[in-house]
Amino acid sequence: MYFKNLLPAFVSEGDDANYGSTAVCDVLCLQALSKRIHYGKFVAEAKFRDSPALFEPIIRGQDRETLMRLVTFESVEASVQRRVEMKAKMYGQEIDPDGRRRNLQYKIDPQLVAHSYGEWVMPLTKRVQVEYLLRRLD
Ligand SMILES: O=C(O)C(=O)C[C@]1(C(=O)O)C=C[C@@H](O)C=C1
Repeated sequence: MYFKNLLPAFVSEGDDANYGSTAVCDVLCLQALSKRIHYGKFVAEAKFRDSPALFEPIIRGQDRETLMRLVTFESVEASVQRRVEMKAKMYGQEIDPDGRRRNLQYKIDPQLVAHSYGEWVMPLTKRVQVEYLLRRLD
């Protein structure tokens, strides 16, 4: 997913020969993504503790589809995407030493960042939640 889908969307084609620092940045990105996605375990645990009676029969039935429905909140996902876009705009600006914006170009396309959350980061977070819940009563 990272090399096939995410990376090609964010980088321009070509070879700048910065293989070492590129590899370091890839590792940092992958670690950040992994941490974010695996926080799903804590979110899933909170959801379970909030309504154990609702989750227990579904977990016993190993019903992935219903679990996926229960961990999904579309309005929250929409607001996460809006927030991510705002943050990418704020942190992706080029500013001069006086704090003025240097140009209207962002370091990375904010909409693309928000889109990748909708397409990859949140779906994978939910997959982690479902996998966690399926084993919650073991
Ligand atoms: O906020 C939640 O309830 C979450 O489970 C987190 C999260 C996310 O990855 O940001 C995942 C699933 C929900 O549909 C909404 C948001």
